Parts: sequence; structure tokens; C-alpha cells
Amino acid sequence: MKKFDAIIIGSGQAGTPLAFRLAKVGMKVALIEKEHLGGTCVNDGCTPTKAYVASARRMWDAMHGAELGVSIPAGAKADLKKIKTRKDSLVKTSVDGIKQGIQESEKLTLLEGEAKFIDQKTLEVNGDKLTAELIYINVGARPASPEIFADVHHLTNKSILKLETVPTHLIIIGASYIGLEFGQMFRRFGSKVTIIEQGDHIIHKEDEEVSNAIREFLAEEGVKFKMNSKVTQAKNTKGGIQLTLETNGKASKVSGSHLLLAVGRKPNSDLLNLEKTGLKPDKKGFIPVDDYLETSVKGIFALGDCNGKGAFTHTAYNDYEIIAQNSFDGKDRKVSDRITTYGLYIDPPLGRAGLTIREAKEKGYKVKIAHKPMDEIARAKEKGETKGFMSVLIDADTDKILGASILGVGGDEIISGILNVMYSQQPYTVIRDSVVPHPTVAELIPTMLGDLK
Ligand SMILES: Cc1cc2nc3c(=O)[nH]c(=O)nc-3n(C[C@H](O)[C@H](O)[C@H](O)COP(=O)(O)OP(=O)(O)OC[C@H]3O[C@@H](n4cnc5c(N)ncnc54)[C@H](O)[C@@H]3O)c2cc1C
Ligand SMILES: NC(=O)c1ccc[n+]([C@@H]2O[C@H](COP(=O)([O-])OP(=O)(O)OC[C@H]3O[C@@H](n4cnc5c(N)ncnc54)[C@H](O)[C@@H]3O)[C@@H](O)[C@H]2O)c1
Repeated sequence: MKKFDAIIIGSGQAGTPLAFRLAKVGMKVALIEKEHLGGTCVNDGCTPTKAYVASARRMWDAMHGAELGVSIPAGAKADLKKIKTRKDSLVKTSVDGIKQGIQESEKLTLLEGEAKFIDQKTLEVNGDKLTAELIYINVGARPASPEIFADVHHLTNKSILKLETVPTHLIIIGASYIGLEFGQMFRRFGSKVTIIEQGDHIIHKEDEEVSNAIREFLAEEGVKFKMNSKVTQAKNTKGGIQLTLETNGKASKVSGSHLLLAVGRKPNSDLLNLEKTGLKPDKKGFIPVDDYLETSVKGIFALGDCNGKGAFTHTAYNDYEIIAQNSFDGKDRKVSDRITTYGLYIDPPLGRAGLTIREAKEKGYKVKIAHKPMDEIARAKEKGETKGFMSVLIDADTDKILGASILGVGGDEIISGILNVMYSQQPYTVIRDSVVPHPTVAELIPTMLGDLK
């Protein structure tokens, strides 16, 4: 039996920085990773997809030069092999950085293998047993894969990143983060793209206006949507796959060269033998934790996607901060202090913070809404990128900002300014009365708030 001060299962966006921090304060730490250092974000999530989004944008620029008076000779072509090589190099740099950090740390031991509990505080990896009083679970999630697709060739967010030629017709199941980001980028790389969604709105968590605007501009680029559609049959064909759909009671068929499943993610908690620790995941497989990320077993914590408190890299990293700062910096940080925020990295992007209008109304807030279409903003017009709008939601009783959606050029960056005011718990009037550089898209936020009725 090997004894450690702390064991971390999974080298994701919470586990990796935590391993370094624990080792830095002198603890003997084991970091267990079954697949790849850095986890999903680095290897098959944020880093690769945002690298591809950047290549897709260059492709779009090449096709749209004439709109801004620039003649670009015809013949722009996405070379997926080169796009992948660039991505692989970005991923490698990140992973090598983690490897080097581990090699340089005397207190940190990396164990490459899959961890399983064999009793409350003991784990087994590759036949070795190890124990610690403190155990941090950071096992992340994997792509969900409905039974109906089990026997047809299909891609996930992992395998699609291994392709070296552009699919002729990519069918995507699921119109949310993964489906929309991959859908637009492959459309721009030259694929025909059809997205099949069971619901009646794409990116269903958002307000209807956001969802409709995104659908409209993706459709304008040629992405086809089949809404309210369920796959009732899937089969392999000579040229790819054929799906039978049921849409509002009507049957139809769609055939494509490739199929991507983007129907959500399943926590990896089922791989851990959790019952040996006395822990029980919830119905969706998330490991229940308190506001300080501790499970019902003292000394065992769950961080990142597997605890169901967030599904993003910044939420996983914040979980690390909560543990580290409460343990070593005398702070009292809690999950419930976190304000929801994320980007959807289509082009133009969506930056989101706080509540949607629907959520605010459901919670009983009396709301004031400031709203500005991008086509009324000088800088957006100058850039020739006028799709989308900005909207900020205000609590009519307190003047505090409840939420915001910035859909449009720079929206993923602009949202942080609004988020900072939300964290500082100041009223919206602080932004309304601020002076912002001209000409920027953000300069219209004070104007928009000034127009608030
Ligand atoms: C295609 C895609 C794009 C994304 N884009 C974004 C984005 O732009 N912005 C954003 O904020 N988020 C994005 N995300 C989400 C983000 O990647 C995750 O929220 C984040 O990686 C979660 O980190 P984590 O630390 O919880 O787990 P992970 O990063 O998933 O790491 C968990 C690690 O645990 C390992 N592991 C699992 N079980 C065991 C075991 N039993 N023993 C040992 N090791 C184990 C896994 O191999 C993995 O390396 C994206 C996700 C996907 C799939
Ligand atoms: N920009 C980002 O931050 C980013 C990007 C990519 C992924 N992610 C993370 O990855 C996670 C997973 O994303 P996702 O898009 O796979 O899942 P999701 O859970 O957000 O959406 C899945 C979609 O698939 C639809 N769906 C499910 N089953 C279906 C079926 N059988 N037929 C048709 N439609 C079906 C659902 O209605 C839903 O719209 C998200 O939680 C997100 O946090 C984040």
C-alpha cells in the first residue's frame, strides 16, 4: 500500500492546478490520469475547437473579402490536415507544459492508469493500491451515445478532431454548444451540414430571441436544421449513413457521409466503483457535493464537470480555486458565489452572464431590459459585422444587473465587463455613466443603458 497526503483522480482543469498547488505547499501528492494529461479542455475540447474556429474564420474571411472591397482570388480551400497539424501543435505545447511541471516537482507522482475505489479511502491503479486522507475526484465527462447509434459509424467531439479530409455531408445530432460550433466550422471548411435537434429551439437554454438569431445567421451560411426531429432508425450505407427521422409525426430520410453525435455528456463517475466509498451519484451520474465541494464522505471532494455544478473549463478551474484558497489562503469561497457565464464560440459569438429573461421571470423578478441591435452600432457597421444584438437584464427593484447576452462581434470578450460589475454588486448605472473608448462595440452599452425605460 502506497500512502500519500492527497490523491487526485483525473488531470482535468481542476485536478492539474490543484496537484501543483498541493505539492507546492509540501504535500505528497498522487495524480492519476487514465488517458491524457490536461483532460478534455486541452486535448479534445476548448483548445482544439477554438483553434478550428479560428481556421474556419480565416476561411470565411477569404470567401467574403469582396464585401469590404478586397478582391481575393477564388479558390480558397480548407486543408483539414494542416488545420489539424496546427491544432495538434497547440495541444502538444499545453500537455508538454504539464508534463514538465510534473517532472520538476519532487512531491508530485503521476500514475498513468484508471483509478477505482476498493474501500473508502483506498484506490487501485494498474494493480497498485494507494491511500490518502484527502481524495479529490476530477474525472470529467465523456460524450453521451444513444443506443440507436451503437451500430452505425459515428463521430464524437474526439474522433472528429482526427479527420484529415473535410466530410462531404456532415450530419450532426444535437443543436447545442458542440453541434453548433462544429456545424458552423465544418460548413465553412466546405461540408454540407445538417443539424438534427429533438427540441423546437437550438441552444435551448437561451432566450428565444438569441436562439432564433443564431439559427437565422447559421442558416444564411447554409447550415440546414431539422427541428422537432427524432431519429427512429440509423443504418450504414455505402457512402456513409442514412437516418430515418420523425418530425412532428412525419417520417423522412436524410443521408450523409459522416455523423457527429453532439447530444450531451455523461459524467465519468460510473468508472470509479463509487459504492466502495459509500458515495452515490445522482440520477444523471453527478457526484453530489456541498458548497465547498466536499462529498458526503469527509475528506473526499468532487471537482469539475463530474459534480454537476458547472460544465465549463472556468467552472472547473474555479472549483480548484475554491479548494486551494479555502485550504491555504484563509478564504471562504463557495460554489454558490459563482455567477453563471459562458461563451458560445460560433461566429459572431455569444457571450452570456447571469440569468436569461426566461429564468429571471420564472424566479419572480420584475425586470427592465436594455436592448441594442448590432446593426445600430457604428463599429459593427465599420467592421461589416452587424449580426446579433446586445441585451442587459436589470432587476427593476434594485437596479442590479441580473444577466446579459451579447450576441455579435466581440461578444465573447465584451461580456466580461458586464460580469465584473455583477461581481462587484454595483447597480447598472455604474456602466451607464462610464466613458468607453470610441469606436468600439462596447461603447454602446452605456448608451443602451441610458435609453432604459
Ligand atoms: C468539444 C468541446 C468543446 C468545449 N469547449 C469549451 C469552451 O470553449 N469553453 C469552456 O469553458 N468549456 C468548454 N468545454 C467544456 C470543458 O472542456 C470541460 O468543462 C472541462 O474540460 C471540464 O474539466 P474537468 O476538470 O471537469 O474534467 P476533464 O477536463 O474532462 O478531465 C477529466 C480527466 O479525468 C480522467 N479520468 C476520468 N476517469 C478517470 C479514472 N477513473 N482514473 C483516472 N483518470 C480518469 C480523464 O481521462 C480526463 O483526462 C468543451 C467541451 C467539449 C467536449
Ligand atoms: N463554448 C463552450 O463553452 C462549449 C463548447 C462545447 C461544449 N461545451 C460543453 O460540452 C457540454 C456538452 O455539449 P453538447 O452540445 O453535446 O450538449 P448539450 O447537453 O448542451 O445539448 C445537447 C443537445 O442535443 C439534443 N439532443 C439530445 N438527444 C437528442 C436526440 N436523440 N436527437 C436529437 N437531438 C438530441 C438536446 O435537445 C440538446 O439540444 C456542454 O455542457 C458544454 O458545457 C461547452
